[in-house]
Amino acid sequence: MDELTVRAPAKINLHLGVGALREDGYHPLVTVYQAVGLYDDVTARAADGWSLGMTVPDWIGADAVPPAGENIVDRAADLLAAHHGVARIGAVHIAKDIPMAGGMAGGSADAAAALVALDRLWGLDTTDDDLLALAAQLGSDVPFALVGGTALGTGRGELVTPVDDRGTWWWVVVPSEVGLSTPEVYRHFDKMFPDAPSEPVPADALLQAIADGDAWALADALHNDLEAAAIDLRPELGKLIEQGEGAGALRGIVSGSGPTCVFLCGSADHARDLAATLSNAGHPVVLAANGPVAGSHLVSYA
Ligand SMILES: C[C@](O)(CO)[C@H](O)COP(=O)(O)OP(=O)(O)OC[C@H]1O[C@@H](n2ccc(N)nc2=O)[C@H](O)[C@@H]1O
Ligand SMILES: Nc1ncnc2c1ncn2[C@@H]1O[C@H](COP(=O)(O)OP(=O)(O)OP(=O)(O)O)[C@@H](O)[C@H]1O
Repeated sequence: MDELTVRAPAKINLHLGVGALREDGYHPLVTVYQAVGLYDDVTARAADGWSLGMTVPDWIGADAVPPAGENIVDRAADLLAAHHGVARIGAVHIAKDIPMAGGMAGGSADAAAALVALDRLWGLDTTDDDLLALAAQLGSDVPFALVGGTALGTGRGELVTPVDDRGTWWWVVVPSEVGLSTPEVYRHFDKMFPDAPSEPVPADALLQAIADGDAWALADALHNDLEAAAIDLRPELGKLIEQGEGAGALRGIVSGSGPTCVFLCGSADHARDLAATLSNAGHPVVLAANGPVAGSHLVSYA
């Protein structure tokens, strides 16, 4: 193959139980990820040297994305090339559409897509286990971006087990203009909750709601231990959640480390109506997306 494009989804955390800081600087998690229909595409083309380009929509802003040399895609390529002892060559392009530094794992999606695209371009046939291990070295959320669907995440989030989810869940996604740093939100969590238990809160109620396909039960069970820290850093997020729930969302919650907020809706029409209401209320970017969707997957090749 001379050129191929791999698409990777954004994620939200339906449940994010966070335990006390570990000695390695990470927090133990029990999380339920869901991949939702907002995507970045990574295209890899055969070339003699290495180059990385990107297309970034105005609402994200080109300056927000780390340039070639500092991008997580450079690191993903280095890691895969080193694992197989091959040269890092190719012309890679990222088409971004996932909100940045928003708690939706856009960088992780790009890293996962790059691993899959370069594995094919270079004809490496890396095993799934090796790809997952490389992904975990790039970031805690990256293995999930490979797997997609709905999945339980444990460890620091990198150990991913698929969850049987026959539902189609509808979300309205409201990014903020300014991102939040994930390490900063975790540090703030440590300050606010110095007595956090070492074992994170389990996800039983949420997994039951998914098994039952019950949107109201899911709304009740949504849980994010980082939400209080994100709202303390950005009080306007609390107001946004009230506004979305006041406008009819079954429930609103901060996505991961924020500041993106997501609102559960009962149907596609409900999501479109809520998105229009929030957009008319002055939020510059409001997106509707359904989940679960596939993890990183090939969409075109030549
Ligand atoms: C907030 C979440 O998106 C929820 O899924 C993730 O936990 C963040 O995952 P990520 O962005 O892939 O994070 P990583 O790149 O692995 O780690 C970035 C930083 O976040 C903090 N971090 C991350 C994951 C974790 N379980 N505990 C942490 O404390 C650490 O300070 C770490 O240095
Ligand atoms: N291709 C990339 N796209 C987005 N961010 C990138 C990329 N490469 C490196 N980064 C860095 O990663 C940081 C986190 O970006 P990302 O959009 O993944 O955040 P996030 O949505 O909060 O992720 P998470 O939910 O995994 O914490 C950015 O602030 C940026 O510096």
